[in-house]
Amino acid sequence: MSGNRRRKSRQDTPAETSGNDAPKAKSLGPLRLLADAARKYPGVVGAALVALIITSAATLAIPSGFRLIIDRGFSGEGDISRWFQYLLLIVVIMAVGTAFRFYFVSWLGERVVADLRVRVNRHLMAMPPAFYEVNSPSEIASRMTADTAIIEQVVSSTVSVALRNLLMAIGGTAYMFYLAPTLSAWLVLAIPCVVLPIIWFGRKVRNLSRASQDRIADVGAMTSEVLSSMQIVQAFNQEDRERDRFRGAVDRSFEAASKRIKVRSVLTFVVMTMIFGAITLLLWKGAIEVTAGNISGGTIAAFVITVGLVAGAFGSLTEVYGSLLRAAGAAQRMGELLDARPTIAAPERPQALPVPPRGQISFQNVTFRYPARPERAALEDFTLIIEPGETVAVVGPSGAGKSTLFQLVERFRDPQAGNVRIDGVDLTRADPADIRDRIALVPQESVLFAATARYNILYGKPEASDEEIWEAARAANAETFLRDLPEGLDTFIGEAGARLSGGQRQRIAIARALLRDAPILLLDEATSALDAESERLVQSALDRLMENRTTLVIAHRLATVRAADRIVVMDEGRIVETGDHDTLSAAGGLYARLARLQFDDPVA
Ligand SMILES: Nc1ncnc2c1ncn2[C@@H]1O[C@H](COP(=O)(O)OP(=O)(O)OP(=O)(O)O)[C@@H](O)[C@H]1O
Repeated sequence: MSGNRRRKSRQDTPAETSGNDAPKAKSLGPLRLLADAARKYPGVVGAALVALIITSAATLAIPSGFRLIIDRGFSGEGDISRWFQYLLLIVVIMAVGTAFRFYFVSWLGERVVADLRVRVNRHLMAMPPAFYEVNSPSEIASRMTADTAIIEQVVSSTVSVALRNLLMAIGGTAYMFYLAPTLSAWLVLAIPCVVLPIIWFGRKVRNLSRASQDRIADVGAMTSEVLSSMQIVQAFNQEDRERDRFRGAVDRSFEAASKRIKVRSVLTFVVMTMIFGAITLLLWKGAIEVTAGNISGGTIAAFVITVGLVAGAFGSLTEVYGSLLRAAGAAQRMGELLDARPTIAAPERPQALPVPPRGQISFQNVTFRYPARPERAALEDFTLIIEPGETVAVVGPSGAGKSTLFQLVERFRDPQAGNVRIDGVDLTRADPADIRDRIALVPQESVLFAATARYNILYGKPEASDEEIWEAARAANAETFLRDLPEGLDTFIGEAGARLSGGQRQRIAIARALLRDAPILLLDEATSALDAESERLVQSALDRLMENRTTLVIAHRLATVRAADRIVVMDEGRIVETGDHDTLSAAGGLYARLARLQFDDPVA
């Protein structure tokens, strides 16, 4: 089918959504999707939060441990080992808490991603083929793997790092003010003076690094361009010119690099002066307070350690923000998949198809254009009624609209004008699942899954017994080779059935359709040549499949058109001729020409 060809060509350009290159979202809003998913596990979320709070509290208790050791332990008051025992206890609590936090948070990350994958997949199953023309399967696959991996990483680690640091920053700041309010106030006032110049210079360095990388890339591009056009360079005696051009590019890249190095040196100076200067000033001020007897030595030690912890916490908060935005981007893309609504769905109160089924198909003045090619009608004012039990062979040049007929009968798409009916019921009024229950589809390329033969045949009727499977296999001339397989029906047939021959794959597809036992058969005959024996087996299996069914067949074999009750010749979305093989061949029109080419028919 032409649809398949289009899909393949798109798969050649895989989507590049991976790791650090994944686009970021503008805000953290899309992460709500993950919060909603996590809410299903309140116990685990609660346990993770408790572990998180305990570890943050334990970490913050460490400075207090030092304070006690210095103030009480070193002062000779009582037993110093008591304070070390206290510190050890804190360490153990912190370690146990961290292990639990890791377990619960990672579990949650894996669970949320697993649920998300299942949810997206369930949603994708409801999407009509048109959706997959806009969203290429390879891109969706990348969203299901790369994007979910980013989300998983974030939920299971970044979020917990962010929360822990947030708690530490808040708790640590409060503790700092508790320990030494005046010093803390000084510190808070000093922070902008330290941080702002660092941010300013940091940004400048980043921009200059980017510029320098661009210049290096120019050099690389020029090298490969010139070297691959060497014959032209030499044929036109332009070596000197190219040499100069290259030297220019290298000079520019050096200039960009030296600018970056200069600013970077200044940045180093600023960072060191600011940070160590601030620390020294702080210690100085602290020492004055200690000497004045306003605060103890232990307090000043605890204060400095806490400042370190708080600074570290703020530092990593700015780092994780980028990862969170990246995860939000991934969540947004998953959300887009989940938000897509199927254009083909059952109406609120679907009309039931009559029971027992008769198998009549009718196209009434159908006009259909593919959304991707609105300027060209794939079917135009197309009218055809296929009576129950009738076999109609559709013949026509490539692009005539033959496969489109199948798309409409399966209700993979709805026509823009006219209607398609099965047993008198307009398909847009019926439930697509009901419609498809009445149809067996045998596509041109046998679509088989990487599973066992049994799995593939059961696709036609999942609840079928072994007896029914073998009966279908027998009628499809597949019994003998299936019994010869090492594990019979339970043999793994390889990726897309690769461990079977072309004819065997076709017969499995036929067995599947036979098992379905539907009143309507849509058959797109395979064009690939089989050897005579295989061809005979497939043909007789198909004959059995067509028996007592309404069959619409896109015909590629002489035997099929000869056996058909009616041949419909299509061109550019319209019917141009109808009749049987002999009359149409004699008429000398499009059919006669196609028959000569396609069916290799000496009579025509
Ligand atoms: N998914 C699609 N999106 C856009 N245009 C499409 C799509 N599928 C088919 N077409 C176009 O619609 C027209 C009818 O296509 P259709 O596949 O029905 O032809 P066909 O007779 O089955 O051809 P072939 O024998 O080559 O499979 C063609 O012009 C084709 O290019």
